[in-house]
Amino acid sequence: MNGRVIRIIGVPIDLGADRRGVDMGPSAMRYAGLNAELLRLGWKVEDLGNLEVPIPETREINNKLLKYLEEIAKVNEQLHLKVAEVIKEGGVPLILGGDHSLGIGSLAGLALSGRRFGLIWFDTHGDYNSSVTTNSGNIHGMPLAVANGIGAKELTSIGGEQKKIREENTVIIGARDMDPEEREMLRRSKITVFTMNDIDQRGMKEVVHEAIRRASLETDGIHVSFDLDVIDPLEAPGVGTPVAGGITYREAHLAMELIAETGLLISMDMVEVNPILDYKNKTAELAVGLICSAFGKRIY
Ligand SMILES: NC(=[NH2+])NCCC[C@H](N)C(=O)O
Ligand SMILES: [Mn+2]
Ligand SMILES: [Mn+2]
Repeated sequence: MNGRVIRIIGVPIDLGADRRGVDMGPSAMRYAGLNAELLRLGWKVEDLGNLEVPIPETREINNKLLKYLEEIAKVNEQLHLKVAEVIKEGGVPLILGGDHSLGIGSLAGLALSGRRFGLIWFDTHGDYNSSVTTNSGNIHGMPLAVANGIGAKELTSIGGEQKKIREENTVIIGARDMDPEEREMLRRSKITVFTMNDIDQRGMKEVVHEAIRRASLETDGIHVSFDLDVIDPLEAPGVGTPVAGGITYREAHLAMELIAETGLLISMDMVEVNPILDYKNKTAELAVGLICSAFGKRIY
């Protein structure tokens, strides 16, 4: 039992991605029993509902290199205020996506709350593009760069002009698909990238231990941003940008369990579940299982 409260914030956004469907992610995870499972683990749970997000059919693309910039900025403005408020009240924000562009708001909110936090970003992708390096113009390929002060002012200024993350405390796990210039940008940063090759060679346990060590250096908590496409598409088919060769179901749970053991998790994003592309809600059910492992569920 623990007395803390998880506050769920749904962000049904798909404006940052190329295909529709991830906007249904929050519903799919709720339908898979998220709230009840967390209650069973002894958490207090308060579902704050969904943020209001426009749908692409009612909007125009004004800038092909930054699609739906204004709308995405607006949603993340709202999100960052909510996240900061939850943390200041002593709660744990659990942000359900939606596409990964919501990472802009969750990281800006954490920064605004004044907490010094490390970041572990589970993703196939680097999400470190800007309008200069992107091939798609999709903003869900940009949130980590934005949080590090790189990108459109409308996005980097949310929650103030300063960088929202510290590179030394930021770790990507599971990378296997990066755009060439994005990779160069990441190489030039002090962000740690553990690719699938690192996981193959060193094992998930060692990789996560090292990630936790880096994310907790002179910080007082860890934020996990989990993009479901990091998992192998055989086990997580319901994602918009599937790439073969991902982490397994067991590796993903192990990672969440190791993070839970630290007691340092202060907030979490679970993003990129696409029920339209899923098989009988399998990916959302997996997402709920992983959230539970991150919040303390044990086999025995
Ligand atoms: N959050 C994600 N699924 N991002 C995928 C990004 C893919 C590609 N690198 C792009 O910038 O378009
Ligand atoms: Mn991502
Ligand atoms: Mn991804």
